[in-house]
Amino acid sequence: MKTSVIGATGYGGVELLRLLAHHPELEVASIHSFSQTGEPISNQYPHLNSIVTNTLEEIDADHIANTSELVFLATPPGVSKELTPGLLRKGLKVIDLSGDFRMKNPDEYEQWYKRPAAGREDLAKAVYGLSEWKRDSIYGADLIANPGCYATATLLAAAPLMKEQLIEENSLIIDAKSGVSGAGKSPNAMTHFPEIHDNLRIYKVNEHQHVPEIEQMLTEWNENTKPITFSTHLIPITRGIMVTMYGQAKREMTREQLKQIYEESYADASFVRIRQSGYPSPKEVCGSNYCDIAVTYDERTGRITVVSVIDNLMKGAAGQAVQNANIVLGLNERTGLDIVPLYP
Ligand SMILES: NC(=O)C1=CN([C@@H]2O[C@H](COP(=O)(O)OP(=O)(O)OC[C@H]3O[C@@H](n4cnc5c(N)ncnc54)[C@H](OP(=O)(O)O)[C@@H]3O)[C@@H](O)[C@H]2O)C=CC1
Ligand SMILES: CC(=O)N[C@@H](CCC(=O)OP(=O)(O)O)C(=O)O
Repeated sequence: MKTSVIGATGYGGVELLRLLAHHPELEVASIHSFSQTGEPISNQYPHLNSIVTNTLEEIDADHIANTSELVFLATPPGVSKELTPGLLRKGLKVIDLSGDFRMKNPDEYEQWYKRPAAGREDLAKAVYGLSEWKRDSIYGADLIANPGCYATATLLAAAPLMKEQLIEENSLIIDAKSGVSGAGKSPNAMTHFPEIHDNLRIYKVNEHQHVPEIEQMLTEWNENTKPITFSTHLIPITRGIMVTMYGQAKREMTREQLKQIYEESYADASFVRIRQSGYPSPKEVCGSNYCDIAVTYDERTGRITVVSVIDNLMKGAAGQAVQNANIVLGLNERTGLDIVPLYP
Protein backbone atom coordinates (compact mmCIF):
# COMPACT_ATOMS: atom_id res chain seq x y z
CA MET A 1 0.00 0.00 0.00
CA LYS A 2 1.20 3.49 -0.85
CA THR A 3 1.53 6.00 1.98
CA SER A 4 2.43 9.68 2.40
CA VAL A 5 4.14 11.38 5.32
CA ILE A 6 3.28 15.00 6.12
CA GLY A 7 5.76 16.65 8.48
CA ALA A 8 8.49 14.39 7.13
CA THR A 9 11.25 16.83 8.14
CA GLY A 10 10.51 16.59 11.88
CA TYR A 11 11.92 14.01 14.29
CA GLY A 12 8.69 11.97 14.28
CA GLY A 13 8.49 12.18 10.47
CA VAL A 14 12.07 11.14 9.88
CA GLU A 15 11.62 8.19 12.26
CA LEU A 16 8.57 7.15 10.22
CA LEU A 17 10.73 7.22 7.08
CA ARG A 18 13.31 4.96 8.78
CA LEU A 19 10.60 2.44 9.68
CA LEU A 20 8.75 2.58 6.37
CA ALA A 21 12.03 1.94 4.50
CA HIS A 22 12.00 -1.54 6.12
CA HIS A 23 8.25 -2.17 5.88
CA PRO A 24 7.37 -4.96 3.43
CA GLU A 25 3.75 -3.80 2.86
CA LEU A 26 3.89 0.01 3.04
CA GLU A 27 5.70 2.10 0.45
CA VAL A 28 6.41 5.82 0.85
CA ALA A 29 4.89 7.42 -2.25
CA SER A 30 5.29 11.05 -1.19
CA ILE A 31 6.69 13.15 1.63
CA HIS A 32 5.58 16.65 2.54
CA SER A 33 6.87 19.67 4.38
CA PHE A 34 5.37 23.03 5.21
CA SER A 35 8.43 25.22 4.73
CA GLN A 36 10.96 23.20 2.74
CA THR A 37 9.88 21.80 -0.62
CA GLY A 38 11.64 20.81 -3.82
CA GLU A 39 14.70 19.15 -2.32
CA PRO A 40 15.48 15.54 -1.45
CA ILE A 41 14.99 14.78 2.26
CA SER A 42 18.51 13.32 2.28
CA ASN A 43 19.92 16.85 1.81
CA GLN A 44 18.67 17.67 5.29
CA TYR A 45 19.09 14.19 6.76
CA PRO A 46 22.19 12.62 5.15
CA HIS A 47 21.70 9.37 7.11
CA LEU A 48 18.90 8.68 4.60
CA ASN A 49 21.27 9.00 1.61
CA SER A 50 20.52 6.42 -1.10
CA ILE A 51 17.89 4.84 1.19
CA VAL A 52 15.05 7.37 1.02
CA THR A 53 15.21 9.15 -2.32
CA ASN A 54 11.91 11.10 -2.13
CA THR A 55 11.86 14.85 -2.66
CA LEU A 56 9.85 17.05 -0.27
CA GLU A 57 6.58 18.24 -1.79
CA GLU A 58 3.91 20.78 -0.95
CA ILE A 59 0.87 19.67 1.04
CA ASP A 60 -1.86 19.20 -1.59
CA ALA A 61 -4.75 16.91 -0.57
CA ASP A 62 -5.78 16.14 -4.19
CA HIS A 63 -2.26 15.10 -5.14
CA ILE A 64 -1.86 13.02 -1.96
CA ALA A 65 -5.20 11.27 -2.59
CA ASN A 66 -4.07 10.40 -6.14
CA THR A 67 -0.79 9.05 -4.81
CA SER A 68 -1.62 7.24 -1.57
CA GLU A 69 -4.28 5.47 0.46
CA LEU A 70 -2.92 6.17 3.95
CA VAL A 71 -1.32 9.32 5.39
CA PHE A 72 0.81 9.82 8.49
CA LEU A 73 0.57 13.31 9.97
CA ALA A 74 3.73 14.11 11.95
CA THR A 75 2.68 17.73 12.30
CA PRO A 76 2.27 19.99 15.34
CA PRO A 77 -1.00 20.26 17.25
CA GLY A 78 -3.24 22.82 15.60
CA VAL A 79 -1.88 21.89 12.14
CA SER A 80 -3.19 18.31 12.10
CA LYS A 81 -6.76 19.40 12.83
CA GLU A 82 -6.65 21.75 9.82
CA LEU A 83 -5.28 19.12 7.40
CA THR A 84 -7.30 16.08 8.52
CA PRO A 85 -10.87 16.91 7.35
CA GLY A 86 -9.70 17.48 3.74
CA LEU A 87 -7.70 14.24 3.72
CA LEU A 88 -10.62 12.22 5.15
CA ARG A 89 -12.98 13.72 2.53
CA LYS A 90 -10.67 12.38 -0.19
CA GLY A 91 -11.06 8.87 1.26
CA LEU A 92 -7.59 8.67 2.82
CA LYS A 93 -6.95 6.89 6.10
CA VAL A 94 -5.16 9.21 8.53
CA ILE A 95 -2.82 8.39 11.40
CA ASP A 96 -2.12 11.57 13.34
CA LEU A 97 0.83 11.81 15.73
CA SER A 98 -0.33 15.08 17.30
CA GLY A 99 -2.69 15.63 20.24
CA ASP A 100 -5.46 17.13 18.10
CA PHE A 101 -7.81 14.13 18.06
CA ARG A 102 -6.93 12.37 21.32
CA MET A 103 -9.52 13.95 23.59
CA LYS A 104 -13.19 13.29 22.98
CA ASN A 105 -14.19 16.44 24.86
CA PRO A 106 -13.14 19.56 22.87
CA ASP A 107 -13.33 21.73 26.02
CA GLU A 108 -10.63 19.66 27.65
CA TYR A 109 -8.40 20.04 24.59
CA GLU A 110 -8.90 23.81 24.63
CA GLN A 111 -8.18 24.01 28.36
CA TRP A 112 -4.92 22.01 28.21
CA TYR A 113 -3.58 22.85 24.73
CA LYS A 114 -4.77 26.48 24.90
CA ARG A 115 -5.89 26.49 21.26
CA PRO A 116 -9.16 25.80 19.40
CA ALA A 117 -10.15 22.13 19.22
CA ALA A 118 -10.93 20.06 16.11
CA GLY A 119 -14.57 19.88 14.99
CA ARG A 120 -16.90 17.51 16.89
CA GLU A 121 -17.62 15.48 13.74
CA ASP A 122 -13.94 14.71 13.20
CA LEU A 123 -13.37 14.05 16.91
CA ALA A 124 -16.20 11.52 16.78
CA LYS A 125 -14.43 9.66 13.94
CA ALA A 126 -11.11 9.43 15.80
CA VAL A 127 -10.01 6.25 17.57
CA TYR A 128 -7.46 6.62 20.37
CA GLY A 129 -4.57 4.49 19.13
CA LEU A 130 -3.22 2.86 22.28
CA SER A 131 -2.53 -0.26 20.24
CA GLU A 132 -2.49 -2.94 22.95
CA TRP A 133 -5.84 -1.87 24.44
CA LYS A 134 -7.73 -0.56 21.39
CA ARG A 135 -7.03 -3.14 18.69
CA ASP A 136 -10.69 -3.87 17.97
CA SER A 137 -11.62 -0.23 17.35
CA ILE A 138 -8.39 0.54 15.45
CA TYR A 139 -8.99 -2.21 12.88
CA GLY A 140 -10.51 -0.59 9.78
CA ALA A 141 -10.75 2.92 11.33
CA ASP A 142 -10.32 6.01 9.14
CA LEU A 143 -8.70 8.29 11.72
CA ILE A 144 -6.29 7.23 14.44
CA ALA A 145 -5.20 9.63 17.17
CA ASN A 146 -1.77 8.27 18.05
CA PRO A 147 -1.23 8.66 21.83
CA GLY A 148 1.33 11.06 23.29
CA CYS A 149 4.74 9.68 24.22
CA TYR A 150 4.40 10.17 28.00
CA ALA A 151 0.77 9.00 27.82
CA THR A 152 1.81 5.74 26.14
CA ALA A 153 4.44 4.87 28.77
CA THR A 154 2.04 5.88 31.56
CA LEU A 155 -1.06 4.09 30.31
CA LEU A 156 0.68 0.81 29.50
CA ALA A 157 2.06 0.81 33.06
CA ALA A 158 -1.20 1.89 34.72
CA ALA A 159 -3.69 -0.32 32.84
CA PRO A 160 -3.55 -3.39 35.13
CA LEU A 161 -3.56 -1.15 38.25
CA MET A 162 -6.80 0.51 37.18
CA LYS A 163 -8.55 -2.32 35.35
CA GLU A 164 -7.92 -4.82 38.17
CA GLN A 165 -8.65 -2.14 40.81
CA LEU A 166 -5.35 -2.79 42.56
CA ILE A 167 -4.82 0.73 43.98
CA GLU A 168 -6.82 3.44 45.75
CA GLU A 169 -7.97 5.54 42.82
CA ASN A 170 -6.98 8.85 44.45
CA SER A 171 -3.42 7.74 45.15
CA LEU A 172 -1.79 7.60 41.69
CA ILE A 173 1.38 9.69 41.40
CA ILE A 174 3.29 9.60 38.12
CA ASP A 175 6.86 10.82 37.75
CA ALA A 176 7.96 10.95 34.09
CA LYS A 177 11.27 11.76 32.42
CA SER A 178 12.00 12.31 28.73
CA GLY A 179 14.96 12.70 26.44
CA VAL A 180 15.31 15.91 24.45
CA SER A 181 14.07 14.57 21.07
CA GLY A 182 10.61 14.54 22.70
CA ALA A 183 10.58 18.31 22.24
CA GLY A 184 10.98 18.08 18.44
CA LYS A 185 13.69 19.39 16.14
CA SER A 186 13.56 23.10 16.98
CA PRO A 187 15.86 24.03 19.88
CA ASN A 188 14.58 26.29 22.64
CA ALA A 189 15.85 27.83 25.88
CA MET A 190 15.21 24.60 27.82
CA THR A 191 16.67 22.17 25.24
CA HIS A 192 19.77 24.21 24.26
CA PHE A 193 22.92 22.12 25.00
CA PRO A 194 24.38 24.25 27.86
CA GLU A 195 20.98 24.30 29.57
CA ILE A 196 20.25 20.57 29.54
CA HIS A 197 23.67 18.89 29.29
CA ASP A 198 24.82 17.80 32.76
CA ASN A 199 21.48 19.05 34.09
CA LEU A 200 17.84 18.03 34.68
CA ARG A 201 14.65 20.08 34.67
CA ILE A 202 11.07 19.67 35.83
CA TYR A 203 8.57 21.45 33.56
CA LYS A 204 4.83 21.99 32.92
CA VAL A 205 4.14 21.12 36.58
CA ASN A 206 0.39 20.39 37.02
CA GLU A 207 -0.26 21.59 33.48
CA HIS A 208 1.13 18.99 31.09
CA GLN A 209 -1.13 18.46 28.06
CA HIS A 210 -0.99 14.67 28.43
CA VAL A 211 -2.92 14.76 31.74
CA PRO A 212 -6.41 14.79 30.15
CA GLU A 213 -5.66 12.01 27.64
CA ILE A 214 -4.27 9.85 30.46
CA GLU A 215 -7.29 10.53 32.71
CA GLN A 216 -9.69 9.91 29.80
CA MET A 217 -8.28 6.39 29.29
CA LEU A 218 -7.98 5.62 33.02
CA THR A 219 -11.66 6.58 33.43
CA GLU A 220 -12.63 4.24 30.59
CA TRP A 221 -10.91 1.43 32.49
CA ASN A 222 -12.14 2.40 35.96
CA GLU A 223 -15.02 4.83 36.47
CA ASN A 224 -13.77 5.71 39.96
CA THR A 225 -10.61 7.32 38.53
CA LYS A 226 -9.58 10.52 40.35
CA PRO A 227 -7.32 13.34 39.10
CA ILE A 228 -3.70 12.21 38.81
CA THR A 229 -0.50 13.90 39.91
CA PHE A 230 1.76 13.92 36.84
CA SER A 231 5.23 15.51 36.74
CA THR A 232 7.45 15.66 33.66
CA HIS A 233 11.22 16.13 33.57
CA LEU A 234 13.67 16.77 30.75
CA ILE A 235 16.85 14.71 31.06
CA PRO A 236 20.12 14.88 29.07
CA ILE A 237 19.58 11.89 26.77
CA THR A 238 18.47 12.03 23.13
CA ARG A 239 15.79 9.31 23.10
CA GLY A 240 13.84 7.60 25.81
CA ILE A 241 11.14 7.97 28.44
CA MET A 242 11.03 6.50 31.92
CA VAL A 243 7.83 6.64 33.93
CA THR A 244 7.81 5.71 37.63
CA MET A 245 4.36 5.55 39.23
CA TYR A 246 3.21 4.94 42.77
CA GLY A 247 -0.18 3.89 44.12
CA GLN A 248 -1.54 2.77 47.51
CA ALA A 249 -2.50 -0.90 47.19
CA LYS A 250 -6.05 -1.90 48.14
CA ARG A 251 -4.79 -5.22 49.48
CA GLU A 252 -1.51 -6.86 50.47
CA MET A 253 0.29 -8.78 47.75
CA THR A 254 3.70 -10.08 46.78
CA ARG A 255 5.85 -8.83 43.93
CA GLU A 256 5.36 -12.26 42.35
CA GLN A 257 1.53 -11.93 42.40
CA LEU A 258 1.70 -8.43 40.95
CA LYS A 259 4.06 -9.56 38.21
CA GLN A 260 1.67 -12.38 37.34
CA ILE A 261 -1.23 -9.93 36.93
CA TYR A 262 0.89 -7.85 34.53
CA GLU A 263 2.02 -10.92 32.60
CA GLU A 264 -1.59 -12.06 32.18
CA SER A 265 -2.72 -8.55 31.15
CA TYR A 266 -0.10 -8.43 28.40
CA ALA A 267 -0.10 -12.10 27.40
CA ASP A 268 -1.06 -11.23 23.79
CA ALA A 269 0.99 -8.01 23.59
CA SER A 270 4.41 -8.88 22.21
CA PHE A 271 5.73 -5.30 22.40
CA VAL A 272 5.12 -5.12 26.16
CA ARG A 273 7.77 -7.02 28.09
CA ILE A 274 7.40 -7.60 31.83
CA ARG A 275 10.75 -7.75 33.63
CA GLN A 276 11.37 -10.93 35.60
CA SER A 277 13.84 -9.12 37.87
CA GLY A 278 15.42 -5.70 38.22
CA TYR A 279 14.16 -2.51 36.60
CA PRO A 280 14.31 -1.38 32.96
CA SER A 281 16.21 1.61 31.60
CA PRO A 282 15.43 3.59 28.42
CA LYS A 283 18.52 2.30 26.61
CA GLU A 284 17.12 -1.24 26.75
CA VAL A 285 14.32 -0.25 24.33
CA CYS A 286 16.18 2.39 22.28
CA GLY A 287 15.27 2.34 18.56
CA SER A 288 12.61 -0.33 19.14
CA ASN A 289 8.85 -0.47 19.66
CA TYR A 290 9.06 -2.23 23.02
CA CYS A 291 7.67 -0.99 26.31
CA ASP A 292 9.47 -2.67 29.22
CA ILE A 293 7.70 -2.72 32.58
CA ALA A 294 8.74 -3.72 36.11
CA VAL A 295 6.49 -3.88 39.17
CA THR A 296 7.05 -4.13 42.88
CA TYR A 297 5.13 -3.98 46.17
CA ASP A 298 6.55 -2.40 49.32
CA GLU A 299 5.29 -4.27 52.38
CA ARG A 300 6.37 -1.40 54.66
CA THR A 301 4.28 1.31 52.96
CA GLY A 302 1.66 -0.82 51.18
CA ARG A 303 2.49 0.98 47.95
CA ILE A 304 2.90 -0.44 44.47
CA THR A 305 5.64 0.97 42.23
CA VAL A 306 5.50 0.46 38.45
CA VAL A 307 8.36 1.47 36.15
CA SER A 308 7.98 1.64 32.36
CA VAL A 309 10.35 2.68 29.59
CA ILE A 310 9.82 3.38 25.90
CA ASP A 311 11.67 5.13 23.08
CA ASN A 312 9.63 8.33 22.68
CA LEU A 313 10.18 8.40 18.91
CA MET A 314 9.23 4.72 18.53
CA LYS A 315 6.52 3.33 20.84
CA GLY A 316 5.89 6.97 21.81
CA ALA A 317 5.37 8.17 18.21
CA ALA A 318 6.42 6.61 14.87
CA GLY A 319 6.64 2.99 16.07
CA GLN A 320 3.15 2.97 17.54
CA ALA A 321 1.90 4.84 14.42
CA VAL A 322 3.21 2.02 12.20
CA GLN A 323 1.83 -0.58 14.64
CA ASN A 324 -1.56 1.16 14.33
CA ALA A 325 -1.30 1.26 10.51
CA ASN A 326 -0.66 -2.50 10.61
CA ILE A 327 -3.74 -3.03 12.80
CA VAL A 328 -5.92 -0.72 10.66
CA LEU A 329 -4.96 -2.73 7.57
CA GLY A 330 -5.33 -6.14 9.18
CA LEU A 331 -1.60 -6.93 8.98
CA ASN A 332 0.40 -8.67 11.70
CA GLU A 333 1.10 -5.76 14.08
CA ARG A 334 4.83 -6.54 14.20
CA THR A 335 5.21 -6.04 10.43
CA GLY A 336 8.20 -3.77 9.84
CA LEU A 337 8.71 -3.38 13.59
CA ASP A 338 10.64 -6.52 14.46
CA ILE A 339 13.64 -4.47 15.58
CA VAL A 340 16.16 -5.44 18.25
CA PRO A 341 16.86 -2.46 20.57
CA LEU A 342 20.10 -0.60 19.87
CA TYR A 343 22.42 -1.37 22.80
CA PRO A 344 24.68 -0.04 24.25
N1 LIG B 1 9.04 14.06 19.30
C1 LIG B 1 8.36 13.16 19.97
O1 LIG B 1 8.94 12.35 20.73
C2 LIG B 1 6.88 13.04 19.82
C3 LIG B 1 6.14 13.90 19.06
N2 LIG B 1 4.78 13.76 18.98
C4 LIG B 1 3.97 14.64 18.16
O2 LIG B 1 4.27 14.39 16.79
C5 LIG B 1 4.17 15.59 16.04
C6 LIG B 1 5.52 15.86 15.37
O3 LIG B 1 6.48 16.01 16.38
P1 LIG B 1 8.04 16.20 16.07
O4 LIG B 1 8.39 15.42 14.88
O5 LIG B 1 8.73 15.99 17.33
O6 LIG B 1 8.05 17.76 15.71
P2 LIG B 1 9.14 18.59 14.91
O7 LIG B 1 9.08 19.96 15.45
O8 LIG B 1 10.45 17.87 14.95
O9 LIG B 1 8.59 18.57 13.41
C7 LIG B 1 7.37 19.19 13.07
C8 LIG B 1 7.04 18.91 11.62
O10 LIG B 1 5.81 19.55 11.32
C9 LIG B 1 5.96 20.38 10.17
N3 LIG B 1 5.20 21.62 10.29
C10 LIG B 1 5.41 22.65 11.12
N4 LIG B 1 4.48 23.62 10.93
C11 LIG B 1 3.67 23.14 9.97
C12 LIG B 1 2.51 23.68 9.33
N5 LIG B 1 2.02 24.87 9.65
N6 LIG B 1 1.90 22.92 8.39
C13 LIG B 1 2.39 21.72 8.04
N7 LIG B 1 3.51 21.18 8.60
C14 LIG B 1 4.10 21.90 9.56
C15 LIG B 1 7.45 20.69 10.11
O11 LIG B 1 7.74 20.89 8.73
P3 LIG B 1 8.78 21.95 8.14
O12 LIG B 1 9.58 22.48 9.30
O13 LIG B 1 9.58 21.18 7.17
O14 LIG B 1 7.95 22.98 7.48
C16 LIG B 1 8.07 19.42 10.64
O15 LIG B 1 8.22 18.48 9.60
C17 LIG B 1 3.77 16.68 17.02
O16 LIG B 1 2.39 16.83 17.02
C18 LIG B 1 4.26 16.11 18.36
O17 LIG B 1 3.54 16.64 19.42
C19 LIG B 1 4.12 12.75 19.60
C20 LIG B 1 4.80 11.86 20.35
C21 LIG B 1 6.23 11.96 20.57
C1 LIG C 1 10.43 16.52 26.05
C2 LIG C 1 9.18 17.21 25.59
O1 LIG C 1 9.13 18.42 25.49
N1 LIG C 1 8.14 16.44 25.30
C3 LIG C 1 6.87 16.94 24.85
C4 LIG C 1 5.93 15.81 24.56
C5 LIG C 1 5.80 15.51 23.10
C6 LIG C 1 4.42 14.97 22.76
O2 LIG C 1 4.11 13.79 22.77
O3 LIG C 1 3.54 15.93 22.60
P1 LIG C 1 2.07 15.96 21.95
O4 LIG C 1 1.12 15.65 23.02
O5 LIG C 1 1.86 17.35 21.48
O6 LIG C 1 2.04 14.96 20.86
C7 LIG C 1 6.20 17.79 25.94
O7 LIG C 1 6.43 17.56 27.11
O8 LIG C 1 5.34 18.60 25.56
